[in-house]
Amino acid sequence: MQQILLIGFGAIGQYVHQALQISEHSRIAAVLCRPGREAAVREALGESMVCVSDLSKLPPLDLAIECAGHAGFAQHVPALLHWGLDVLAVSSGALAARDLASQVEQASTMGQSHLALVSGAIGGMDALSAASIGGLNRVVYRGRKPVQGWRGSPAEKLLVLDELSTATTFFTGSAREAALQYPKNANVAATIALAGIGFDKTTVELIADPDITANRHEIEAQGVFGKLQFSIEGEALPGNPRSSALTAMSLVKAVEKRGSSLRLV
Ligand SMILES: NC(=O)C1=CN([C@@H]2O[C@H](COP(=O)(O)OP(=O)(O)OC[C@H]3O[C@@H](n4cnc5c(N)ncnc54)[C@H](O)[C@@H]3O)[C@@H](O)[C@H]2O)C=CC1
Ligand SMILES: O=C([O-])CC(=O)C(=O)O
Repeated sequence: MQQILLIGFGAIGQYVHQALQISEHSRIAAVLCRPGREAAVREALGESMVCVSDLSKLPPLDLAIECAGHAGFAQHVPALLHWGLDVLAVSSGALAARDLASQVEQASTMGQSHLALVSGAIGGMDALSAASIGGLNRVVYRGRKPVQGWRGSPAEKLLVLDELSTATTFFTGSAREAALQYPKNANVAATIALAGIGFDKTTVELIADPDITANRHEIEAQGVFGKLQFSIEGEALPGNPRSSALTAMSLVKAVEKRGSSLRLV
């Protein structure tokens, strides 16, 4: 049985915990939460669950799953990698910070461990990363969400979200700028950048659209391989209008793949 640490118990963490309850080869053995949240998480999961805010109190583990946002990623992922634990992560945009990216690289070398980023709310990363081998000259990502998906982000300073009557592009820039400025909304931009031509060459447009109810992600890429267009309309998780449910599903699938003798790569 694979013993798993869940970092963060929000909308994604709760889905992953629920989905893995029926797994025959993986179980959540511990939850790492913010200080002061231990009792609430234990109440939700039962007294037998290890709920801690401190890495020193963890039981033996085989894998960590990060779904705690950029701050949670920065706080725990390098330490866990250094400790020798493999990590599956969703907060890919945290790697737009150059110092954190190099800390992660050093920690995984020291710990002989690996960080794997799941495809999350987007798809097509297999094709895009294969295409990067031949050379890509253009990658554009458009992230379109309903108004409620941008609440609590800097979009609120650029737009009057409640009065928006048509789809409005409020950000155009690089994937690095997008990931750093919109940490809860532009992890997809970072994942695309890491699969394709990098944080600085990937162009990102972020759009608030009062006429849609799901999160829409579009990619256009061009290179030696030919042309690629990908689009997805992802329903949000009930607990968080910003996060597409597919993100949590991609974590569960990645856990399943580790236990499988046949893998699609
Ligand atoms: N790669 C992708 O396609 C996507 C990635 N994401 C990433 O997933 C993250 C989580 O998403 P949701 O679960 O919807 O958010 P959420 O806000 O519902 O849950 C985040 C949880 O992490 C906890 N947390 C925060 N800091 C922590 C720390 N230092 N240590 C432990 N726990 C901590 C919070 O208390 C909260 O329970 C997002 O912030 C984003 O970074 C989200 C959607 C798509
Ligand atoms: O879940 C989504 O649709 C995308 C998202 O929040 C992100 O890229 O951070």
